[in-house]
Formats: sequence, structure tokens, C-alpha cells
Amino acid sequence: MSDPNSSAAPHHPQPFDDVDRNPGSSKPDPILIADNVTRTFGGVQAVNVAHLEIQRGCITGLIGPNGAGKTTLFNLLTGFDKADTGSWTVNGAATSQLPAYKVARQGMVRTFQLTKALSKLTVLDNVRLGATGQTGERMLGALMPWTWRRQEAEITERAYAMLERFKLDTKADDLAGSLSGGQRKLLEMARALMTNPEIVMLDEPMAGVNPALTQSLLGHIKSLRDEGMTVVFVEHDMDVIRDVSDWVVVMAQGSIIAEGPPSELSNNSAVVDAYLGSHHDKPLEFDDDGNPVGETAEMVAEMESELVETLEAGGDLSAGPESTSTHRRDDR
Ligand SMILES: Nc1ncnc2c1ncn2[C@@H]1O[C@H](COP(=O)(O)OP(=O)(O)OP(=O)(O)O)[C@@H](O)[C@H]1O
Repeated sequence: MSDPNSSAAPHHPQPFDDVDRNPGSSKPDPILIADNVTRTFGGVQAVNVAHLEIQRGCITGLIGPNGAGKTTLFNLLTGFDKADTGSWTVNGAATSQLPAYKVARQGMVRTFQLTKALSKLTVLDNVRLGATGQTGERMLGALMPWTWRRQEAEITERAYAMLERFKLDTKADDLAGSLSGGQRKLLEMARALMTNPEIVMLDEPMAGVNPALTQSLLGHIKSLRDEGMTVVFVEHDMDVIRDVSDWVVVMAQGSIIAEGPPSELSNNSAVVDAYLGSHHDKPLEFDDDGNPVGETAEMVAEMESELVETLEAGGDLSAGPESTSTHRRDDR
């Protein structure tokens, strides 16, 4: 039976209560809506997303085996790469094919799997640069003093406040290159937040972060959501996904193959069943660059070849494997 304390509490409607557990399902209040987004590299179809909606004010986890297209999708949506086809909106404004700094002005920013902190600049200057939008052509302008002057004091003040928030203020004058991997992740989040974004896309924010900083990063991600921001993040660690995600989108072979709440991940979708395999209760292991190692690497390789085999045999991933499964099948 349920906990008597919780049974006394009224049920507050949650944003995902009535959302279908289907790839591309409609959300009650989507901040991001994307259609027919495709990108090929040579012969490889890296992304082929028919429809995606991201619910406002929630944390959406994006998972999938290596090479599923998660980073490429982030790059396309945030203007760091050009889609072959597709259109998408942020807050109803068309942002498809805009360069990254213009996407940032529309309220959507991203961080990188391998952090792009400028190692020869101070920690403070890295954060101040965030105020101009994203790294790229705008950065050169920002480095020229006359473009700074008008807002410099205000920007510096906000940058310090951001460093305090991420407990990097004592390192403000150090070169970014001297920070640890985890501190760079924090720095990158601080920089991304300087544009006051409404939606933050985090590419593997935990990769290369030591356990002490992991909890702190998780806490930061939850507080962004609690402040009303929308967070979309790529993550391989299923414990992290279960801990922080309100909703999970699963990609494989460039497409979205499943969506649902994290609690239904391991028993709802046969696709995710194949993705998680039988090893999912073991802790996953990654090296400092976020690449799987040891048993995790073997498991990922196994999962990838299963998916490839299914696809090459003309199988339908969304239908799930025909093989006997110890997990409950749910055909919603
Ligand atoms: N610049 C590129 N040139 C050629 N192929 C690319 C390029 N970027 C990505 N790809 C290919 O596109 C596919 C999707 O890659 P992507 O990095 O988006 O996957 P991912 O899901 O982010 O993987 P991971 O979890 O390993 O980061 C892969 O087959 C990859 O090799």
C-alpha cells in the first residue's frame, strides 16, 4: 500500500500526466517544437527526427547508444550545425537555421560534451563572454574593449554573481585552463546562463566530473528547473537520468524511438529494454572524456550491434524485439 502520508496529499496535476508514451508525442506546453529535422554526413543519416516537443519548465533527459545522433541534434537545434531539412521553434519563434548567437537571443543555449572553455582567458572573462551569446563570431566583437564599455560594469557584476552561484568565485582570476574537468563543466553552465536563457541544452554535463562535484551539478540542474528554466540534457548514466529527469526521450540511429517518464524506462519500452540490456543495475563506467570503458563499453557495443542488426534485417525498432523478455511488455 502507499505511504499514508502521501495518500493524504492531494494529487497535483503533473505536466506529463496525459502525455502519450509515443515518439514525438504532444506536450501540454511545449517551449520547443521541431519537425522533420534531418542531417546526413556522407552516407550516414546522423539525425532523422520526424517530430519532437519539449515541455516547458521541466527536465528532459535525452538518451541513446553512442552514435544515436544526440549531439548532432543538439548542434542543429542550437545553430552550431546546419540541418539538411527541418524547422523548429522556440517559444513560437522560428529558430531553424539561425546561427548560434541568434538562437541564444531567442532564449536557447547549449553546453558542450567536451567543454569549450577558453583556457588562456581567466575564469571571469570566460563567464563575461557568455553575456554576448554563444561562442563564435560574436566573441571577437566582445573582446574589443569599446563594445564592452557601456555594459561592462553590469556584465562583470552578473558574472561574479554567477561564479558565486557555482562556487567558482575564488577562481575568478585564474586561467580557465587550470580548472579541473568538473569545474570546467560548472564554468560552462555559468557562461551559458549569462544570456538568461529559457531553455538550456546540456551535453553530457556529468562526463569527466568527479563524484564530489556530480552531486553539486545535479543540484544545479534541478535548481534551474525549479527557477522555471527548461533543461534538456544528454546523459549515459541511468541513475542520473532517473534522479533528475521528468521525462526521457530515447534516440537510436538518428530517430526518436521512445518517450516516457524515467520510472517507466526499464519496463515499458522494448526498445529501451534492448538498450539497457540485462546489465542496467551495474554502475556504468566512463573515462575522463565521457567514453564508456570496461564492461560499459562492451555493453554499449553489444547494444549497438543489436540495433544495427535489427535495422539491417528491416526490423521495426519501435515494435521492440520478438525475443522473450523478462520485462513486462507495454503496448501503449
Ligand atoms: N562531423 C561529423 N562528420 C561525420 N560524421 C559525423 C559527424 N558528427 C557526427 N557524425 C556521425 O553521426 C552519427 C551521430 O553522431 P552523434 O555524435 O550525434 O551521436 P551521439 O548520440 O551524440 O553519440 P555519443 O553518445 O557517442 O556522443 C554517428 O554515426 C557519427 O559518427
